[in-house]
Amino acid sequence: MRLIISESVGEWAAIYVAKKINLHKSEKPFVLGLPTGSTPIKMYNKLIELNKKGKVSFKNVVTFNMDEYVNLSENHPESYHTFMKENFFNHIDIKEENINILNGNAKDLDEECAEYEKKIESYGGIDLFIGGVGEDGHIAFNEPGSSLSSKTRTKELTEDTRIVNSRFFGGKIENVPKVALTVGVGTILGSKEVLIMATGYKKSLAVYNGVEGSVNHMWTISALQLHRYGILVCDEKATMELKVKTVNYFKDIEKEFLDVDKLEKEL
Ligand SMILES: N[C@@H]1[C@@H](O)[C@H](O)[C@@H](COP(=O)(O)O)O[C@@H]1O
Repeated sequence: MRLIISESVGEWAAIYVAKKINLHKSEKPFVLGLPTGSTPIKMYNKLIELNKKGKVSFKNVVTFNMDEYVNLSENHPESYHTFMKENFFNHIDIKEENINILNGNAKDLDEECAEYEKKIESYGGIDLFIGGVGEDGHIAFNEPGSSLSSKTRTKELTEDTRIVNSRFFGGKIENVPKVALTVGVGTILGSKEVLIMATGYKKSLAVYNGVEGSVNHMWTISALQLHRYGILVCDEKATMELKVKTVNYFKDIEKEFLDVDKLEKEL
């Protein structure tokens, strides 16, 4: 696993995504897995900027979002459909038919999830899955105890996650949906590359368990250790639970790859 420690988490991730899209020379589309949450917003802002500057285009990109709440209208201000349109899709040159987001209002949720997996497979899998992480270490909505080989399915949200997410629902936990559809840990591990972002002290235990902890279904972020091409990008605050030795080790081996201005110029 690569651990990138930078105060420009979103910018670093955006430049990485743009670089991968630009390196993709095939006729087939580049397949990108995408997250919601507050952490990826800076990445989306930077990708929009790079798109407007002509440094990356999304015309040949297909996206699959990680998750969506169940029984929340697509037009609800806090649905992940709305989030993605407002924070990203409305501002870039992606084709609408290339956007995939789980339908949390489907009549048959199991079928919706199975079809999602089939559609991912029909593109030959996901090239790069981007994610954030919950305070309890969940990736997408793979809450503690999720199978590390899980595929897209419905998932009950923990009370902790609903409390954390209630900040988007007027501070009222009763307004936060209890169930979500989410890609599985296995879906994420099945991608060719995975990049997870974490910022702030609140994510430091998740980062600790992801980097120094054992692979464990109670901290689903730790599954990243099983991936051949896993990258965790985090700021200094999110490293607070790591050993100094670990932090210094990764700072040293990644020192050539931390200057975002230089990385952007190479695009
Ligand atoms: N399903 C999402 C996750 O994909 C996201 O990683 C997490 C953290 O969000 P934030 O970045 O706002 O801390 O929130 C939700 O639970």
